[in-house]
Amino acid sequence: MCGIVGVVSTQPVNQLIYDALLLLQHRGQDAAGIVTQLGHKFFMHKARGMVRDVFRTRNMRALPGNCGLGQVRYPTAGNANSEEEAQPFYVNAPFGVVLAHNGNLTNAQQLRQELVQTDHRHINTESDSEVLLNVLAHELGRASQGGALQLESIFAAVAAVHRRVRGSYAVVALIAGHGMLVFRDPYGIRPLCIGRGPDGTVMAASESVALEGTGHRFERDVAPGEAIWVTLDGQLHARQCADAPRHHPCIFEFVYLARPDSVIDGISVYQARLNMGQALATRVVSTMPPSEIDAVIPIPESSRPAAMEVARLIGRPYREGFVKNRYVGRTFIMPGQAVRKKSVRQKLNVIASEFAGRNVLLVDDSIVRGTTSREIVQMAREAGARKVYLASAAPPVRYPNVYGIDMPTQQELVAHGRSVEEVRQLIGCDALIYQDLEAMKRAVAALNPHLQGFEASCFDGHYITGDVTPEQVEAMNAPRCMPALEEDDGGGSRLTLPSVQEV
Ligand SMILES: O=P(O)(O)OC[C@H]1O[C@H](OP(=O)(O)OP(=O)(O)O)[C@H](O)[C@@H]1O
Ligand SMILES: NC(=O)CC[C@H](N)C(=O)O
Ligand SMILES: [Mg+2]
Repeated sequence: MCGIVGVVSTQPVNQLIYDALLLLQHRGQDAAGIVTQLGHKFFMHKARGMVRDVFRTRNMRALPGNCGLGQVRYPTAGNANSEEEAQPFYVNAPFGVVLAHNGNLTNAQQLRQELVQTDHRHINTESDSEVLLNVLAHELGRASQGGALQLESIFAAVAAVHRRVRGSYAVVALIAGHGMLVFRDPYGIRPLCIGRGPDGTVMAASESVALEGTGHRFERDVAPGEAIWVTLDGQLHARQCADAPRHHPCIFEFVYLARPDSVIDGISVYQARLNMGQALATRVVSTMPPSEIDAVIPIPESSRPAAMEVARLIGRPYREGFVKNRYVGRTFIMPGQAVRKKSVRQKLNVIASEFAGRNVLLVDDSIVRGTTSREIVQMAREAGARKVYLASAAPPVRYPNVYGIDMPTQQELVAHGRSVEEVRQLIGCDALIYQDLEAMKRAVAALNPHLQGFEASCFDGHYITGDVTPEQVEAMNAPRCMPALEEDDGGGSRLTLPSVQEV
């Protein structure tokens, strides 16, 4: 998950892109970048850090022009610490192309070799997004055969990208002096939508909140496999460029990644979370009598809608028991376990009176590494809770992700190879209630009957692009795991148990 935005306007776009990136900040906290175009020249500034830290007034002044792209990065490939891997990326041939990417390629290594050995292109970083840009650039060159850029060549190049590239990719790109290209992978795994402002400005962005929050009207989602070419005078040309597109958006967007005020692929993220809460309430009542529970308490931020519905349906009071420090970012998307663990305590503090002498049901949207739950359960006990029950609005996360969520190895997932009872013991709660996988899928699918399914590999181990198994995933992600281990705080923050059999 990263946040991307692209804009074509008749006015300067630097501030507009900055504002859109602030609205997408929850999708990436590691690095940010903006590129603008004036005439045939690109102007770029990118660096590590949050949007507010990366762009100073002098940087903004140096981003002139009426079209541009922006990206907030949450690294899921290459080197998280590299300034060079911040996006957008640039290549000078053909025409001059800049690109911002949300997603993750599963055949990046093979493509990298092809690009170097056969296509004779130079790749300067470990980023899969730079690989993607070079495939696009190579195919644009091939389709236009040294001549002027034609609409048909642009669509032919995207079709070739779909044939060569595997994995997830939502993309915005600029071709110098020509226009903006927007496209999405043939499964539509990562979100991408497009809309217009009152003055005709065209904006494409990862989430509808970026359009609405900057005064643009949402028009539609980009279809899986579709490419949209936006000319510099704001005309749109759309074409389906994939042979067999199928719509399987990532279900984790609805669980956690996206903002609740966004609508993705026709589904309100907020309503999806309410529906997951309704399904979870059924699991709670089948596990324990609601009279056992004195209060239902959400673990801020993302679990609030689900917790509200659980409380309403089991007929027990909904209470706020944790206060979130709004100046600490999202912990799950931070790089490295030590920093994530420390941040949970910095981020959440208890309202002790809500716990003293009570049986509480804590609700979270998901339990991934267990970092949050283990700390939170301990904090509830320290605040005097009698019994601490924990419910997760998503089923156990058991498999690594390869489509743009930072879950590289099975070992770090608390539920991998463990029974629910073993996870409960590790987390230290008195009862642990997980959502049912099929119930979660039904709860979200009910909001858009036209979808063909979901990309839900971290829950069910089924990788929709068909080119990877969980074992290959592990091998593929291995290089990324090294720095994370070095950053660990000596094992104290890692959840370790003697290894257990797969359940
Ligand atoms: O089991 P873990 O590895 O701890 O991951 C799961 C937790 O991380 C996320 O919260 P986060 O603080 O990132 O964001 P939020 O404020 O949107 O809930 C998510 O909402 C869970 O609370
Ligand atoms: N999560 C993402 O979308 C990241 C994009 C790209 N794979 C990177 O690591 O920079
Ligand atoms: Mg959370």
